[in-house]
Amino acid sequence: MSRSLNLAVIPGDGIGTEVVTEGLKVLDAVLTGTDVKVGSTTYDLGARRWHATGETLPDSVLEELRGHNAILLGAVGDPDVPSGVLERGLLLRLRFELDHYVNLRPSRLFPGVTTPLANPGEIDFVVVREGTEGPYVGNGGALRVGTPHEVANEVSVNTAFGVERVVRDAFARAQARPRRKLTYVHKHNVLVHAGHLWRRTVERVGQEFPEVAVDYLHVDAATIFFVTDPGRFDVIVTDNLFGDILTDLAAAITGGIGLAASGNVNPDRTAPSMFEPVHGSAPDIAGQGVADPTATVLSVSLLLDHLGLTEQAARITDAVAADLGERGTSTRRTADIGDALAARVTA
Ligand SMILES: NC(=O)c1ccc[n+]([C@@H]2O[C@H](COP(=O)([O-])OP(=O)(O)OC[C@H]3O[C@@H](n4cnc5c(N)ncnc54)[C@H](O)[C@@H]3O)[C@@H](O)[C@H]2O)c1
Ligand SMILES: CC(C)[C@H](C(=O)O)[C@@H](O)C(=O)O
Ligand SMILES: [Mg+2]
Repeated sequence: MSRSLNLAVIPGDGIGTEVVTEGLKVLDAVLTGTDVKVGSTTYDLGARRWHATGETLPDSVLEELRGHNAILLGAVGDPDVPSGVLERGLLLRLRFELDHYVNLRPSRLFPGVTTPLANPGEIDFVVVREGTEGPYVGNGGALRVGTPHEVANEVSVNTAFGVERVVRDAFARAQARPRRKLTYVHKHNVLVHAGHLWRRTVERVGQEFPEVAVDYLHVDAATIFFVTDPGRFDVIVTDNLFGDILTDLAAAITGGIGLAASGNVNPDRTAPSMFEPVHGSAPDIAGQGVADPTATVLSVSLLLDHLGLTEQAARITDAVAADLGERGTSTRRTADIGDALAARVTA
């Protein structure tokens, strides 16, 4: 039976447009010859639109996005737009409005990839980062701004509902993996309100998953083990901000930010999920054609997997593994990597 996919594409800013072009190339290639047809609509959102119209994410566009099977996003953020305008008004608004409560960030050290770690061992874990709560919700404010007596608050919001649903998702993912291990990361020795809610929730939900071994790390200690013993991790569940920080570190130990993929997943499928590289718009290299599109290509693989196209998703991951294995120290341009991956998935 033939199937059509209706994708929304938001290239965004900086290298976002460059890497998304390559991601779509590989998507087209992997679906060539199958009975899956892809239609995509590209949305002009980001710095250009903000400069032209003052808009970040009009309600009408948000409603249109809801009608798609999935969203592919490049990156947002621009040095000429005040920090936070696009990040909050576009990217986070999408994650919140579309209820992307599971921010899925897998990390794997592919054979042949250079890592800064002396003894990396085998690295293959996934961070389940909470995506709709924590200090990201915008529950803050400032008084006496710019004076010596300024007060600035950014309150972390953790709800029983929000913590339970992401913890349950992480347990289910751990249960489905061979090692069946879940590490939850927080800072409950200091953040006693949020931390204890997370701890109690993990203990309670864990009773439904007796085969999953659970351990806990304070977030500061977790950073040590990311460097000294990353092989100990299988599934990690943590809050929005800790997850943000840990996943850049995870990228760094597995070959760099240019390889790190993510999915902003709505597991209940009440709205489309959104797939994007972990990295940002990289203004320092934008326009030079040197950004690594691999993170975006791997995000396309996560997208296909989410839509049930597991064979095509695996074909992309295998192509990336093979490509990375042969890359060595060669420095290829963005489009060359995209072309090489497209050729591999077509074969
Ligand atoms: N999901 C997103 O859209 C997202 C994520 C992170 C940052 N941002 C935004 O992006 C802008 C820049 O942020 P930043 O500099 O902190 O983070 P960044 O991820 O854009 O860049 C950090 C460093 O990594 C390098 N890098 C990033 N992606 C790369 C790739 N694919 N290939 C090779 N090198 C790559 C950059 O050149 C830079 O040196 C800011 O506006 C920030 O808010 C957006
Ligand atoms: C740009 C920013 C809002 C975003 C985040 O903090 O989630 C980014 O750092 C990421 O990791 O996707
Ligand atoms: Mg980040």
